[in-house]
Amino acid sequence: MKNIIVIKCGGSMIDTLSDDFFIGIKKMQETGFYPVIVHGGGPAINDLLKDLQIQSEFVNGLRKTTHEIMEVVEMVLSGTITNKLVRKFQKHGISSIGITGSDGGLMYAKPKDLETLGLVGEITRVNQKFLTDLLSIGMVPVISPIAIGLNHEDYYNINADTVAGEIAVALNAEKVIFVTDVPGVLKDNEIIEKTTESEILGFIDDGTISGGMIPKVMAAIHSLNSGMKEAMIVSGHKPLLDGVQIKGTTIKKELEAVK
Ligand SMILES: Nc1ncnc2c1ncn2[C@@H]1O[C@H](COP(=O)(O)OP(=O)(O)O)[C@@H](O)[C@H]1O
Ligand SMILES: CC(=O)N[C@@H](CCC(=O)OP(=O)(O)O)C(=O)O
Repeated sequence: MKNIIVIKCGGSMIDTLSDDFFIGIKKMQETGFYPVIVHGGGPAINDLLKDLQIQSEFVNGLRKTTHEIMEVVEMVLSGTITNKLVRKFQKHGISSIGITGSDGGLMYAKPKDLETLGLVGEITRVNQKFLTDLLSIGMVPVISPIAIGLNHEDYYNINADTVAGEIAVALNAEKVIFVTDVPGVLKDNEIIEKTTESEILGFIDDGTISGGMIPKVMAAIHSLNSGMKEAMIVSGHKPLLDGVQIKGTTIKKELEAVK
């Protein structure tokens, strides 16, 4: 299937997504594109863990996930957040369906590093036909980043940026758009409108890109290396589309970018 656009909505702005964001998604559908949503929810997980007085720590940007934490992660991501987003899509007249890794065998995973990270997963398989079947009946899939274990009992917490990159690769998507709380990749408070893989790696090295921006650009690079044309990082507080243009940072492979 052509014209698939994977859009990752960060937990940093799910509660404050503008109406224009949803209008933009509808416009995409009307112009022949097929949006697929992957959502995060890190801040909401932090809030519930705090209320429950459960300590959690991050190792290289990934939440070390014990069994106790995993229950909270699933409750927040596949319960509260997926449903909140689906209601917003429905409110804007967009047919959407909330799904997680176990639905239709969407995403299988194995532990990334059981000893250090606990139940953080690494995706091993994506059921792309299940997604394209949903797209072919006009649905917008809203994906929670939890994958199922090969034994159909275990389940794993996966960074939502990583899931967006893997879903984009599995679907052979046109592009992946990371919607977050900043207008793009910033350097000295200015948006970098166009950049390339090697420049990005330099920005990570010199500290220009840090924290939550790292998994986004790394997922973007992974997708570009698997054949996708471009990845974008944009703000959820502004309209997604300016006419038919998307405003933010565009990341391309080296050679294409200098053309
Ligand atoms: N160079 C950069 N440009 C923009 N944001 C950056 C940069 N480096 C680090 N960041 C941080 O990345 C954050 C976005 O990541 P994150 O908080 O994980 O968002 P989300 O929940 O949308 O995934 C920004 O709010 C900002 O603090
Ligand atoms: C393994 C891991 O760190 N998983 C993330 C999943 C949610 C997420 O990625 O949310 P954002 O997009 O809002 O950051 C977590 O537990 O916070």
